[in-house]
Amino acid sequence: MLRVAVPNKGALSEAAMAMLTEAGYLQRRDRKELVLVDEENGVEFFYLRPRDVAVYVGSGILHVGITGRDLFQDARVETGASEIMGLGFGRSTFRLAGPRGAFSAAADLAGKRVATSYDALLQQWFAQQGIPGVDVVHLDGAVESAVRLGVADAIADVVETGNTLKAAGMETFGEPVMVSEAILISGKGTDHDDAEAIERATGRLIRRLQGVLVARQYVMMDYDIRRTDLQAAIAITPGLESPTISPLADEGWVAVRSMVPAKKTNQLMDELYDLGARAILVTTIHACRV
Ligand SMILES: Nc1ncnc2c1ncn2[C@@H]1O[C@H](COP(=O)(O)OP(=O)(O)OP(=O)(O)O)[C@@H](O)[C@H]1O
Ligand SMILES: O=P(O)(O)OC[C@H]1O[C@H](OP(=O)(O)OP(=O)(O)O)[C@H](O)[C@@H]1O
Ligand SMILES: [Mg+2]
Repeated sequence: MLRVAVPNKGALSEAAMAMLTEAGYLQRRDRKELVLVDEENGVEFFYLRPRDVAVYVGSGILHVGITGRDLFQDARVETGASEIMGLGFGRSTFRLAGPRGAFSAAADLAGKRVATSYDALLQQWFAQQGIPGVDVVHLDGAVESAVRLGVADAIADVVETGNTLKAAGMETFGEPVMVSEAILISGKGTDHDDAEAIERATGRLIRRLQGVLVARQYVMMDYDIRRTDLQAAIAITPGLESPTISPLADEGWVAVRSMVPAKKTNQLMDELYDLGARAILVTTIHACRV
């Protein structure tokens, strides 16, 4: 059976389970369940702390897992596991912050104390940036209080809306240390007898998740257009591969069907309308395999 790690709590947990459910897998109903076996799909789900997912997958105990890109960087298990794909949720940035007006660039932190829950990630980054003598102070959470309470001069933390920082009287400075989202990670693979079955199940999971991403990000657009304007219309809606063109009873016209980014729906309809397209219909994609 394919063994999959899923965040059991925190910012990624609900969205990870929702995505797996949308991909046709069984998920736990009760927050107390630690393991769930989906017999039909041949997958076993293990509910673990998001921070620990990289440890289980990196050591080969579990085959694949969902975690945050920032958490994965921080876990230092690059040797055992790698990122397969971004999952489009749990988006955040990891940023430096300090009291308003105190710092303007990362280089200002040379020789200063910086509190964070992501020390490995931050230490690596300061080394890469060539900023010397930064004292990285590890805290488990509520990092925003570190400066006010005097344990650090600045902090580095996850920023989503920025509300937490603002409430603490802090502001970000410098470029983001990293941009994060939930990711799927996979181990090196095993030499066991069932290696082929595991690989097949992993491939299936990846295709299903890609299908969910596409179904969430794209809509199906149908419209009629004069044959003479077809090429211009295709340029507006090129589709993922190539749009479907069907003949109409009126030989001067054709019907076009194409997948388009959901976010651009109205802009594309306006452009098509201006070009002379009519009967423009948009439908959501329930599921897909690309
Ligand atoms: N608003 C947010 N707050 C915290 N983490 C977020 C947010 N948005 C996205 N994330 C992502 O979620 C992951 C952190 O998950 P989680 O909050 O469960 O960890 P944690 O803060 O270490 O745990 P906990 O708060 O339960 O001690 C990271 O990958 C982070 O980038
Ligand atoms: O930019 P925002 O939208 O305000 O979100 C970011 C905040 O949320 C997280 O804290 P969490 O609630 O997980 O507490 P923690 O610091 O104890 O982990 C994170 O550590 C930031 O503090
Ligand atoms: Mg948290």
